[in-house]
Amino acid sequence: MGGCTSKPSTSSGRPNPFAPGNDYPQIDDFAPDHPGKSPIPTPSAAKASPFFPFYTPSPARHRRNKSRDVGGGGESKSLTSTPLRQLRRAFHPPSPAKHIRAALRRRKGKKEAALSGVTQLTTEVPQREEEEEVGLDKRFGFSKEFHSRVELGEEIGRGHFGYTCSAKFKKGELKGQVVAVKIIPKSKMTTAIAIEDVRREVKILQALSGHKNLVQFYDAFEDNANVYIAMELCEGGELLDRILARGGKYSENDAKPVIIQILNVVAFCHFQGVVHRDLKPENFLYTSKEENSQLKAIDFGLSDFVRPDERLNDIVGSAYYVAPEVLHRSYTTEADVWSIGVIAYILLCGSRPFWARTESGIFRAVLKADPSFDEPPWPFLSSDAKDFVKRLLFKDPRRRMSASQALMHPWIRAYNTDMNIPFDILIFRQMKAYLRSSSLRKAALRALSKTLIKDEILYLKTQFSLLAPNKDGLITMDTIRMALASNATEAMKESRIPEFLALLNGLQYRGMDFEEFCAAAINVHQHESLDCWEQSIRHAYELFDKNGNRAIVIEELASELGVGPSIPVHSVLHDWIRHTDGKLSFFGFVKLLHGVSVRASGKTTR
Ligand SMILES: Nc1ncnc2c1ncn2[C@@H]1O[C@H](COP(=O)(O)OP(=O)(O)OP(=O)(O)O)[C@@H](O)[C@H]1O
Ligand SMILES: [Ca+2]
Ligand SMILES: [Ca+2]
Ligand SMILES: [Ca+2]
Ligand SMILES: [Ca+2]
Repeated sequence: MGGCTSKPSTSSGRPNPFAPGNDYPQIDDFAPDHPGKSPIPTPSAAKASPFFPFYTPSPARHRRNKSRDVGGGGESKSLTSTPLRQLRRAFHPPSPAKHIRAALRRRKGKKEAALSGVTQLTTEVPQREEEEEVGLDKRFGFSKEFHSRVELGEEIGRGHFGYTCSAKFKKGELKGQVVAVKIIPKSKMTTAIAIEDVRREVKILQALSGHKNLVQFYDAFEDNANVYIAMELCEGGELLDRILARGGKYSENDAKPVIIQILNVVAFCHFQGVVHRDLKPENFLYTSKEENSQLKAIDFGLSDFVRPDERLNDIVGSAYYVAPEVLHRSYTTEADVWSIGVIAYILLCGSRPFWARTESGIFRAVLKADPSFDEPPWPFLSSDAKDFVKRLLFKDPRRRMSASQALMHPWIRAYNTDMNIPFDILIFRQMKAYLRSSSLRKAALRALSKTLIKDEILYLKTQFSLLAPNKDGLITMDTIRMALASNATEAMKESRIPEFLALLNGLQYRGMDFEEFCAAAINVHQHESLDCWEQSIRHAYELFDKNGNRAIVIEELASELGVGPSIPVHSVLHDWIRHTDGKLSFFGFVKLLHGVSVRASGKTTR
């Protein structure tokens, strides 16, 4: 299958498998009114738009961090030399992202949200959350000695939930250490959700701290007024500021180290069972002012633990960066990868892939629109670069690359000297499904795995070698446990990864070699997005027909797919069987690989 290339564009034409209606019913409920304004953001409209309040040609120097975060109208005056003037309307330069308003409202409570300008919402919010303001327990169990141990300096940043100051430890182990302290006022925690968010933010930061691309956590304190999170001071400013300071795009080779660092830390988070849920250039800081200083992920305020087989449903994040499946309320780690795709797109062309003047407009674009790869500079960028970004922005999360996979994409691979690829936890999900499949489906997967292309094999080899470090080249429960133990953090307990591992008990008494691993770990949906899919699947069926196909009875198929007795089995599965000999038909083969009927019957496969 040597000449096989990828075919990213195919996904866009297909209906989103997560939504029967393929629409997001609440969108228009969020829409702020901008009567009489053109929907096309011409330069002057952009200038007047409240969504461009901070855009300046070189904002790193002019922009006051404080004003933009509290929504102050600030520095819209000097738009004259912005790229907006030179480029056509597709150019939507990045500006600080706003949190999704419905999410803010849930977290801040009605009054708070109203104060911060979140109005006109008709979305229903469960009663419980609004009535809880009285009697909230705002004790966190953190040290009360903040003021005796830490001397606060000046404010260095501000967000929706808190503000950040430089500070210095006055005594103890860290005496003399200059740090950053994020201060979150308890008065802002007006819902149980908001309190839980802060508790989790500290827990996650503490658990994950230690990765080189993640801000180092030192300690958490509280008093009656605030929670204080002491962490490493990053003096190089936000990634967003650097993007804006360039007034546009990065060369491919300038973008790569940024994206690699982001992928590294996000792959690590996912491996630990943590989704960040608010990845955006504002939430990555440089340690120093130097050009090639290290990048650090911050702000785990919206992060959550997620079990390998769990799907989250609360809509959080920032509109420009939010993944379609988040809007559909059924998502997991892939949602972060989408956000990285948005960041990568911005880095490479200086423009946002999904843009509109209203939040509902942005959501519509995220759900329906394909980002443009036609405008300059895209025609001049490498096809690998485009393929990379497109594969991060697949609307179907099952097709999207994982963060670990993205680190092995040809565009990055040659450049990534570090090559310390983290284990991809999604592989466990595949392995679990494989181990529980019938011999028929296993044979089908085995046949399909014979059509893997070079890039897929390279990725699977890397993942295999992480799990089977021993000489005989077999994965066993023991080698898996060992591989995980050496990289585990406290977060893994919360995300119940050890429990999930126990579900791989099919491996208890036997090992899995690389050949079987390929069958177990092959991602059918990703494989389908390749150019050679048609050839691939035909070829696989031929192999299967020779080695694995056999006469089957419909009841066997039904139980394989978990189709219950209420479903008219014969009418559903009729086409799956070849009438000449009672063996699996090509149609049935494809369906079996996808496990489609399982989903159609209302159950989820993960
Ligand atoms: N460790 C740090 N070193 C330097 N500056 C920091 C640090 N942590 C945070 N900041 C600054 O403070 C700002 C606000 O911090 P953070 O994003 O954690 O707050 P937030 O209230 O959760 O914001 P948001 O509105 O994005 O949710 C950051 O954008 C950054 O400019
Ligand atoms: Ca900020
Ligand atoms: Ca932030
Ligand atoms: Ca935050
Ligand atoms: Ca959870």
